[in-house]
Amino acid sequence: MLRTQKLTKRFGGLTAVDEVDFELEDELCSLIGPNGAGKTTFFDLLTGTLRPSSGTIELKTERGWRDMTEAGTDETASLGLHRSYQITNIFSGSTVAENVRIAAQAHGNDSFTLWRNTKAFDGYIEEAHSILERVGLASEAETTASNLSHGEKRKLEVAIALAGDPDVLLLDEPNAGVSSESVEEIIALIHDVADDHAVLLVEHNMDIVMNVSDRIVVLHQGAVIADGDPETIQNDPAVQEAYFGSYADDWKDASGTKRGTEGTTA
Ligand SMILES: Nc1ncnc2c1ncn2[C@@H]1O[C@H](COP(=O)(O)OP(=O)(O)OP(=O)(O)O)[C@@H](O)[C@H]1O
Repeated sequence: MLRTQKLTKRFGGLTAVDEVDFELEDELCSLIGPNGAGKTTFFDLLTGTLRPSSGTIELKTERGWRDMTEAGTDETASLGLHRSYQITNIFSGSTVAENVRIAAQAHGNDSFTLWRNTKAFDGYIEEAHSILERVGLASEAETTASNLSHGEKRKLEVAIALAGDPDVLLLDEPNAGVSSESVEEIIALIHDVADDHAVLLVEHNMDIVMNVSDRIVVLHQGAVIADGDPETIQNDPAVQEAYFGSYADDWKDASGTKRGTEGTTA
């Protein structure tokens, strides 16, 4: 679905992403690594928010692999790659339903002509409501977005990404700021969207990562140091070493050594 070859991003003398070869199949893959490992920079490169220093990014379309190394954010979105943002991307003064309707409308390229076409407009409203149903926000459709809880805002961000009808969904910390009571709901939501999308997830909560992932890729100092199923990754000495120091205890929690604590982060 999506692949990178020798993808590299340098900020001055610092190599934030270092020759990363990565391929996302039709699966749920998590990208993990200690703080500063390069996860956000990698996401920014994939979505066209940042331009790579070198290397390539390709997305599989109906017509085969398409080079999108130089593509900007609008182009990557129109090609089918959508991202839910860690920093909220919501129109806070609009209702929940309006936020999703606007995203669906933007995807349908009808932003300026709709006033002439009420039928199309109704279609986008219907689509917005069915997406809200899917993410568990139907009852909040007419709520002003600024009044949502953190957990509900994360769901709305996923709903906005879904409104772009993506093939590949990049989920950027969908659990950020969410209370521990809502973690199960976020896990259910991630499982649900992964049913019909390829998903790349960046998430600090290791309980979530271990629960939802088909595959985990570990970045350390910009480079991939491990790639495998959750069990393989948990037992990988290089991964334990990378986390050693700042996050060793959290990593042990996620590995089950001290199971029972909630909201494990890494
Ligand atoms: N715009 C920038 N200019 C200079 N350095 C940057 C810039 N953005 C990121 N970096 C550096 O690149 C490295 C990778 O940062 P990045 O934010 O991608 O890591 P991360 O894995 O997402 O970390 P975290 O888990 O803390 O979000 C860090 O050393 C960071 O300080």
